[in-house]
Amino acid sequence: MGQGTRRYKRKFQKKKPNTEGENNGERRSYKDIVRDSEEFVKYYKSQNIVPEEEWDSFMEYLRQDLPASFRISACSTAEAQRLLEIVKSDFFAKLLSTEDGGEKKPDIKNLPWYPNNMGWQLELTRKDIRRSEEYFRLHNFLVSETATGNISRQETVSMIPPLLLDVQPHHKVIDLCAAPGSKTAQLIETLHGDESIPSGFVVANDIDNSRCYMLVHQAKRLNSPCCIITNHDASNMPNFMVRGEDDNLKPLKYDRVLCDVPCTGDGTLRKNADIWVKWNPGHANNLHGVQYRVLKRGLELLAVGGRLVYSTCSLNPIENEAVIQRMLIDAKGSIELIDVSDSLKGLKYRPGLRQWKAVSKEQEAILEKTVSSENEKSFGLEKCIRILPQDGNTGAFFVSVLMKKTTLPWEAELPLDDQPKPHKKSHQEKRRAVRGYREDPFVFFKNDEAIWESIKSFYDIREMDPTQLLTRCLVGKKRNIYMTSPAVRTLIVENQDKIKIINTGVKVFARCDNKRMRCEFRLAQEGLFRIQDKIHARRIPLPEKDLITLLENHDPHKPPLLSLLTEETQKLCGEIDEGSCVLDHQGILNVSVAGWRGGVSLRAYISKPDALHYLRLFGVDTSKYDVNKFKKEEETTVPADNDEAREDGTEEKNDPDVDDASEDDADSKTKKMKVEEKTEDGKETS
Ligand SMILES: C[S@@+](CC[C@H](N)C(=O)[O-])C[C@H]1O[C@@H](n2cnc3c(N)ncnc32)[C@H](O)[C@@H]1O
Repeated sequence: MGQGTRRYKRKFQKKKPNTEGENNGERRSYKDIVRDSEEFVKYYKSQNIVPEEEWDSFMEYLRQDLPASFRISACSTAEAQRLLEIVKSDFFAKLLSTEDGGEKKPDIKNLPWYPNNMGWQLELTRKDIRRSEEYFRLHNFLVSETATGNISRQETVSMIPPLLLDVQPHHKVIDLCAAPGSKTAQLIETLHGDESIPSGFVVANDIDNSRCYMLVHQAKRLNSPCCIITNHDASNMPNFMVRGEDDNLKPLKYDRVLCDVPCTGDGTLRKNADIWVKWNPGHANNLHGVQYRVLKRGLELLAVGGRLVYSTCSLNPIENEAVIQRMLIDAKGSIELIDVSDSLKGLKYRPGLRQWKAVSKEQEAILEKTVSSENEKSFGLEKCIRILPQDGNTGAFFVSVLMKKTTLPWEAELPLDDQPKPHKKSHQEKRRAVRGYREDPFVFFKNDEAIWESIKSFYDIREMDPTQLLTRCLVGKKRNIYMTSPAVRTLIVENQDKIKIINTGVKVFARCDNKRMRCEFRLAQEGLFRIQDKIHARRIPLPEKDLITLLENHDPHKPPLLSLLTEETQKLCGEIDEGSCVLDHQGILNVSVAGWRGGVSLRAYISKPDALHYLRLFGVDTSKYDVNKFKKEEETTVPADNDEAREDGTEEKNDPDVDDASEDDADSKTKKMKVEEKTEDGKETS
């Protein structure tokens, strides 16, 4: 076990259930936590964050557990529509009804402001779903579809910042404090829209090296060639350098910047009840500085005309309006708050506060920085959005949208290459820098890369630029081959020496040492969607009936015999020799999946969650694959906690390839981390 892995374990592995609140070293059970705090009430009443007549309702909601919510995030529009039909169908209604059918079944509500009806909120908490046997099928559905990237379980309010960023496929986007990555995932999905390889990209950054591997996992789920994961202090984020038209290097400016900054998180009291115990108005003061610095750097990285979203899951004006107002003062008219009231039709929210009070000397010092010489000037803070729990039965949230009108007053003074001056590192930061992983290099193919010729001819790949392909090893056998978009390739090539890049690219080929295949590399399901239109050989068109047979027999140890398939399919199989292939089905739903033509068999070379996903889309009853973990636990005495750790479905070996044990170092490092990730991953943050 690597050092990073151990550190990750210490930090993120779930503690025993119901003992998560800690106070003065004393651990207490969640259910024993008194969901109240005198200090909290006194402070927020004095800040007028809630109208007096709504105070009781505000507190009542804050004391309740948070309802679960999810988005449909399938990358093909047709698949997303089909999943939407499923969510609205009797099938889903049945997942919500209890076995005895007695009690009124919990409701599922569409989020009216989420585009194309793809956002949903349940009347059940995540705990209800995870811990009640009656919802095991619902749990299985959510876990399995999440693992395939077709559904994203995300807290309702957390879906708002990416929407307000209004990302387009050509945008250069950076998410400065990105882990664990639910918003990054949404940004990547929006960037892609209907495009397989958009010209834009998403840089997802986090200061915490271990948490960066949660981002790797999120990005992998979405199989995007347009994402780069970096590991820097956002307040000191180095520039990616890009070549201008004059061929000189200049700092990259982004069209969209997300600053979802670290915060006290008291907006998440409904899912993190231990915050009640620790709550103190002073905590916000400690964070105001880093929040301001991250926002400042975000604005420096933003192109003129670009949009930045600043958000927190905190109720405290010190972390919200005070940060924005201080920035507006310092930016001297070069930025402005945007009114986004028309963007989220149906979302109930409150305007930002225009005034707040200092309750300590520290707060007075902070507030001094938010006083302008033109005191009377309106900063437009009412354009900020405050969401209170009673507004839509959600967590509390703050979000604001800024536009950069001109360069910032101090931008001209930044050093020549515009790199920010490193600030003095804290002890903790120094330790992080020393202990961080040294990632393996990103080695892009040359135009005449030796192994490319054999892959290209085996699959008859046309119009694909091999220089977009990369491996993670300089010497020795190449294991996995990844692909990035041209824009991402250029960025990595120019910058990998000075930017700490953790991961990029989607796996398109994997080494396969099966002697019966003439090519050393098989197709990887992960990246097939991105390259399928370039592959002109080894494709087997299948009728729906055969595709379903293959999906139903997805167990790699029992590949379905050719004799189970229609004569036409058997004939087509006879025309290609053994090895990796593409299985195509054209119909109401067009599907292409990686396959394997064996000596006497043909199989879909995909994971169980992927197989179940397609079976569901074709309307096949998948209940026979549902494992009731409660029954299983009784039989195997697996502790319940283990299963919680597998919330995101990665317990299913995502790749049925037996060769995977020999993956290259970089990838297995990620994989190792992935095992650890499971704990945190199921846990959303806002
Ligand atoms: C509120 S969470 C972000 C949640 C994330 N945006 C999401 O939607 O999943 C804040 C993150 O900021 C990171 N962080 C804290 N200080 C940072 C800094 N100075 N630079 C970059 N990231 C930082 C933390 O490690 C944490 O992952």
